[in-house]
Amino acid sequence: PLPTESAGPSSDPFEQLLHYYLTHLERKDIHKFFHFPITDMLAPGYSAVVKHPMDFSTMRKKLARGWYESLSQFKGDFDLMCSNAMIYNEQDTIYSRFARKMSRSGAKVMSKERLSNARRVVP
Ligand SMILES: COc1ccc(Br)cc1-c1nc(N)nc2[nH]cnc12
Repeated sequence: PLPTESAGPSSDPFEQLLHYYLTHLERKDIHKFFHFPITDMLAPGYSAVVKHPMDFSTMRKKLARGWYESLSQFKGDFDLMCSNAMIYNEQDTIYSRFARKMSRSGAKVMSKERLSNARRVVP
C-alpha cells in the first residue's frame, strides 16, 4: 500500500478512537445517505450549493492517510457533512431531518462526558 495509507488496524490509540467513532456513527446512517459523496446526478446542482462536500468514505480515507491531527478536526468534518445536508435540502426533507438527528447523536458519541467515563477493559 501507499506509504501514506497503512493497511489494517492501527496501533495508534488516537486513530483507534477515531475509527471507533466512524464505525459507530456510520451504523446510525441506516439509509446510507452519508456513506459516499453526493453527485450532481443524484442531487441536481449540489456542487454549486455545497462548496466543501464531506461524507463518511472521505473521512475514512483521511483517517487512513493520517490527515486528522485532532479530535476537533475530525468533528469538524462530521459537522460539515451534516450541515451540508441541512443547507442543500429543505428543512422538512428526510435528508435534512436525518442530518439533524446524526449531528445530535454524533455530539453525544464524541462528547467529553462519554470520553471521561471511558474505562480500561479488565484483561
Ligand atoms: C449520498 O447521498 C444520497 C444517497 C442516496 C439517496 Br436516496 C439520497 C442521497 C442524498 N440526497 C440529497 N438530496 N441530499 C443528501 N444529503 C446526504 N445524502 C443525500
